[in-house]
Amino acid sequence: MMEKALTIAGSDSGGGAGIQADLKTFQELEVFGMSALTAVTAQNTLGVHAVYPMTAEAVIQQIQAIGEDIGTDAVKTGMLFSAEIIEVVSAQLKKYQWKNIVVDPVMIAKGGASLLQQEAISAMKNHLLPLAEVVTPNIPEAEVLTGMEIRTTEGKMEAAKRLYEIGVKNVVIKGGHDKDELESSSDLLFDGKEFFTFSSKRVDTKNTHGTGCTFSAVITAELAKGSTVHNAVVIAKKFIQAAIEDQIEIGHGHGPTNHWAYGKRKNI
Ligand SMILES: Nc1ncnc2c1ncn2[C@@H]1O[C@H](COP(=O)(O)OP(=O)(O)O)[C@@H](O)[C@H]1O
Ligand SMILES: Cc1ncc(COP(=O)(O)O)c(N)n1
Repeated sequence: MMEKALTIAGSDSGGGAGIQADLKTFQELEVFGMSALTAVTAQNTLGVHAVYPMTAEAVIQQIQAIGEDIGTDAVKTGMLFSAEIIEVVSAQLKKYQWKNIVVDPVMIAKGGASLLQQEAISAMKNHLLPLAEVVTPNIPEAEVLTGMEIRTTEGKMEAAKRLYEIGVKNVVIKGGHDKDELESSSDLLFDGKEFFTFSSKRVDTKNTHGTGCTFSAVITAELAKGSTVHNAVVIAKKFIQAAIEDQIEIGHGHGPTNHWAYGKRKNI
């Protein structure tokens, strides 16, 4: 049987993040990838040069095309851009009662461009997060969603609890932005009962464009294959570590990660 995963996200013309990172990751993990585009960005390793959101109707039509024919074993959301898109996506997810929903609450691109309008934050909290099996904020995103500053491990734990209380079953706070962690990069999982820390060696590189998208796409693909959330995060951490370590030189700015690296290591 072929497992399937759907990504509802924005297009990164540069190929390192967004829909492109998600589909490459699904393919690497042998899951059949499908997409519903929420926005087209003109983007490269130097930054986001323009954003063209899709109409809500176009987003609904894409999801329905999949729902009425193919179905899916897991869904990931990435860049959703507006409250209106969040609301229609949430309604479609409810309608098809899809399981294994992974929400990557994408807000700001690494170069600073906004990928989510300010007024969409409450729509995300009220409509989308309660449907999620997993949410994967980075530290700045967790701060926006919880309204608290995160400076310490205790802070991360408190933020994870607050996100759990919104109705997400599993919270992963990613540590890529942790300025105090110079040697390692640690992600914290809270499943409502226990905390788990996933740590790896921090790689000194500027090529981290699309790390968050790729990480949550791995979780989505592994959930589609029937993995537990814990095991899915274990594999996501290995996949992203390999993708950051085995660098490829693409573009003149913050380059993408290497989506082949995990598969190549596994076969050695
Ligand atoms: N320099 C790095 N070295 C190793 N792992 C990293 C590095 N930067 C980010 N990661 C990992 O990549 C994933 C994405 O992290 P993060 O950068 O926080 O997300 P985002 O891309 O959403 O901002 C996490 O698993 C994090 O630990
Ligand atoms: C279309 C799109 N979606 C998401 C991101 C965030 O990327 P990152 O994974 O580096 O936070 C991006 N830059 N562009």
